[in-house]
Amino acid sequence: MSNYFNTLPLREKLNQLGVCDFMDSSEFLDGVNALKGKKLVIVGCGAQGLNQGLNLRDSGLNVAYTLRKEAIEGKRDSWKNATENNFTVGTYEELIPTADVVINLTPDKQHTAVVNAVMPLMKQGATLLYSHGFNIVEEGMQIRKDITVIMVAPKCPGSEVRAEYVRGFGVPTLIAVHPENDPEGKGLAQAKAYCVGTGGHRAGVLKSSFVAEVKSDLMGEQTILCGLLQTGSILSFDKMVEKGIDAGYASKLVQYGVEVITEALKHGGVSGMMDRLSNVAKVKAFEISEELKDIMRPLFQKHQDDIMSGEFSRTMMEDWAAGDKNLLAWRAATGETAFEKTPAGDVKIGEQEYFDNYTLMVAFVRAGVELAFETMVQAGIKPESAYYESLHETPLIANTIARKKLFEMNRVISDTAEYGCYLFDYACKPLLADFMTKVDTDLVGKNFNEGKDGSVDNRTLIAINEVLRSHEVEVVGARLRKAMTAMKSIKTA
Ligand SMILES: NC(=O)C1=CN([C@@H]2O[C@H](COP(=O)(O)OP(=O)(O)OC[C@H]3O[C@@H](n4cnc5c(N)ncnc54)[C@H](OP(=O)(O)O)[C@@H]3O)[C@@H](O)[C@H]2O)C=CC1
Ligand SMILES: CC(=O)[C@](C)(O)C(=O)O
Ligand SMILES: [Mg+2]
Ligand SMILES: [Mg+2]
Repeated sequence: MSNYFNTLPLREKLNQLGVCDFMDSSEFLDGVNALKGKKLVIVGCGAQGLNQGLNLRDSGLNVAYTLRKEAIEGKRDSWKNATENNFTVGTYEELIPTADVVINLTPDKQHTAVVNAVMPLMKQGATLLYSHGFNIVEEGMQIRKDITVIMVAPKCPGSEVRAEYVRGFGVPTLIAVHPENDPEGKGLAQAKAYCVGTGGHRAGVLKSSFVAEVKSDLMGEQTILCGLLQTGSILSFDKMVEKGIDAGYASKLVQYGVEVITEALKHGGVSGMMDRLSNVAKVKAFEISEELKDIMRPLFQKHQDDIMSGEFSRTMMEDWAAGDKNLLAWRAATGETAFEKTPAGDVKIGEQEYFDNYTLMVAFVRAGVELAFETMVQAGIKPESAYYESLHETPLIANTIARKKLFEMNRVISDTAEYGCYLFDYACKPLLADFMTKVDTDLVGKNFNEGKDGSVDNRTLIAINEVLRSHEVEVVGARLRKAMTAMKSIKTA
């Protein structure tokens, strides 16, 4: 097998990267009917598997789980997840032959082995569904030609796929039909029905391609969504402790601050988030985020370039072959950071205080969202896809950090995302070393407005507001958020 994307002529590469049609809600009026009464069998019951299955069942669909024999016999977590939620669980031999749709929600590193195990058991004309296109695009997996291959990719961590559904909303989702495998022309109808089943149609759906999803998803998760939130959290905590801020306070500010700050991002975009600062703090946050953009731009571009060329996938698959040596070492090292090891203090922090005392994170988020969006669009990803993959998903990842710090984020996201997160974090921290020497507690840990009379130059403020509001991520975001009529606020810390 070889990287499918790299086999395409440039014209076709650009064509598939550019597939991105925002789907009007009227395209989902048929609901789940295309899958009603069909047998949906999910392989794997982990972050996406369990949560998608719960939503699908609540949407009236027939869902069962098939797990590895050792997972059933060993009563592994996946077996517990499925049985404790009263799902039918069976082996591949028991459930795959009668399945109408087989949903592969196992780790990307296992996809080739899993598909090779289940494909021979799949009945003629069945459908194989992915939630990430890595196996098809980066590994070039070839699927039996009678099988329909589709993708329904939530732009969100598994836990929040369920949380948003339960709130009566959903998460933005990319759907796609693999052009090499749509023999009966039923792929799109099934992908739409599955998307309704997970609740994605309430948040926004893009008709995408396997290529566009992979090349944007890998970029979003490595940079703004996981990598930069990890780097920013660790650097912020270490700076506060270095400057004598109480470690418990610092831990709480970082753990919950990113959730509070990005909740403003979710509802009002970068401008809405920046508007939560005082004018004098906004000017400062703008200035330092401009500096952060200049420092990190080459790293964001390197990540996107390595994703486009297949170099990222090659290095990650080398680690797979080495038994996840780097992934496990980086995971252990992250767990040993002072931030991860310091419990949040029993201290009250008001919602506005998270903005006033954490200007640095506001600057990190603006810089990261804009850089990720700009870099994806420059690489051929359409703005709507780049928006979901940069701005909208950031608060959903932040919700996991608020739950149980970076441990929870790295547990819930895919191993692929976790590997990319560490790759970015280990490159970004040294890049920011000089910048961080200039950071003091006014930017992180103390109220930025303390001792300032709050005056700003009007023309400077007007110019800054214009720059923020005219960025394409804001223009596209305003339009896409208008369609999110069911979006809910979360109860923040
Ligand atoms: N995590 C996320 O939030 C997102 C993930 N995705 C995609 O969803 C897919 C699933 O990822 P995710 O939910 O994170 O995966 P998890 O690691 O959370 O769960 C993997 C599941 O697969 C099972 N499994 C592991 N190895 C094998 C194997 N060799 N054969 C059969 N089953 C196996 C595990 O069970 P056990 O080990 O007990 O057998 C577990 O139930 C991936 O393609 C990922 O890219 C897409 C969007 C977001
Ligand atoms: C949660 C999600 O969308 C990620 C980060 O892409 C993943 O976990 O792979
Ligand atoms: Mg993703
Ligand atoms: Mg991913």
